[in-house]
Amino acid sequence: MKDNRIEQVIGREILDSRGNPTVQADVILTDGTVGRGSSPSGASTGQFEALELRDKDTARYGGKGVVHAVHNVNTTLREAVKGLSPYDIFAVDQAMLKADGTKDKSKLGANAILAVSLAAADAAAKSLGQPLYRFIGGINGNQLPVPMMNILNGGAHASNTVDVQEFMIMPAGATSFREGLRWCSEVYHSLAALLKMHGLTTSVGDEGGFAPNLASDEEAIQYIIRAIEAAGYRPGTDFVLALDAAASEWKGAKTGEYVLPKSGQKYTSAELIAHWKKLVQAYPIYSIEDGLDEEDWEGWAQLTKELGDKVQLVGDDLFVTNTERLAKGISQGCGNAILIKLNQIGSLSETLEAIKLAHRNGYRTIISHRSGETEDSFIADLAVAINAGQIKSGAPNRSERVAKYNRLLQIEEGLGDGAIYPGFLTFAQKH
Ligand SMILES: O=C(O)[C@@H](CO)OP(=O)(O)O
Ligand SMILES: [Mg+2]
Repeated sequence: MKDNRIEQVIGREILDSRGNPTVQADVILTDGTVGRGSSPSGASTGQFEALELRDKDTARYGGKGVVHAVHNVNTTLREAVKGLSPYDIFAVDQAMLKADGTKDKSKLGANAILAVSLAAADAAAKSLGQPLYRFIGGINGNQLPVPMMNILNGGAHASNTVDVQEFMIMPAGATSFREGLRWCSEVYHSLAALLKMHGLTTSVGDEGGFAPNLASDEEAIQYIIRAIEAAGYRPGTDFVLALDAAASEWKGAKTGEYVLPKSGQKYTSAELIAHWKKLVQAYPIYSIEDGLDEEDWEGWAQLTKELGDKVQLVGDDLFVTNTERLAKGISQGCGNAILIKLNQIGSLSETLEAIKLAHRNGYRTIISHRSGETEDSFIADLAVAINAGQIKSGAPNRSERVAKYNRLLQIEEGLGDGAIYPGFLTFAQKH
């Protein structure tokens, strides 16, 4: 490896896709290479995520959390990583974790640390003249992810009447990423036409999915199935569906009674499991994310027992890209897949550890954006580098989402005949 060192680190405040400030960092190497990394931010954040210094963190920083995070990049973190090799991201991250010293990154901020971690990886790849996915994954990273494209929004991401946060389509029957992406876009447009025809709004939520006022999650699913058919595709063959309930957002979950904030409907954990079971029997649903609360471990074990051999059960708020929580879930039989979000844990190397643990235990991985995003396309490269198999990056009508899809098109072209598209994801398949 070249003798190249981190010479300078520059932090700055930029805007995310919701118009809120976030952190961007540049890492400059002794050979002059500049790498860049940005931190996204969630709305339905899990209680156990690493702590970001955001502006909503008013109690501690008088509404200026991001200013402090940027300051930390330009002082403590800069000093911590200066002189280190950018090719050893684990060492770079360790130096920052040591400088922070807390378990949840609350001193320096997970957003500050992540931006530097991603910028260092970007600089390392560029200085070697390699694409980012190649630097992270070596020659083994060659699988394009199946998009899990969010086309209808509810929950905390939209101000409509729908309680389930995300309704997604997956082009599992396509033969390449490029083809799958085109299919998804066609269905997205076909859904717009269908909603209009029924006098429903086509205004959108945070991730670009439509946010009509509908009576139930079932009605949303029915519209999507009709949109798939109207676009000329077969539900269940060309497309499967995925839901993100984001049930940790539903209050009362901690006391054993889920109360859906918009409809006011109430479920016990067992009733909610029965509800998901009913939907899975009636519709081609391949995947359910956060179907239960982040603390409802017993419910998760039961849900997995009842549905785990048929459906992908994804822990997002449950696992928060955290190896300790994932290990607990594995030992208790909770879920069979993990949503991977870099900023939930706050560094690239810890994210890679969570992915490794998942794959070693036959858990599937879905690389995910946040509802507040930037134009950075790091997650596209990460998805290919680690052969994740699936990616969640929102609807095809907002540039911060499309940036990831477009990057995947470039990667697919770059890989040429070496590119693999996992296609139909039969559930029995293990890593
Ligand atoms: O819950 C989720 O999976 C994400 C991304 O879709 O949303 P947020 O970034 O608001 O947590
Ligand atoms: Mg989620």
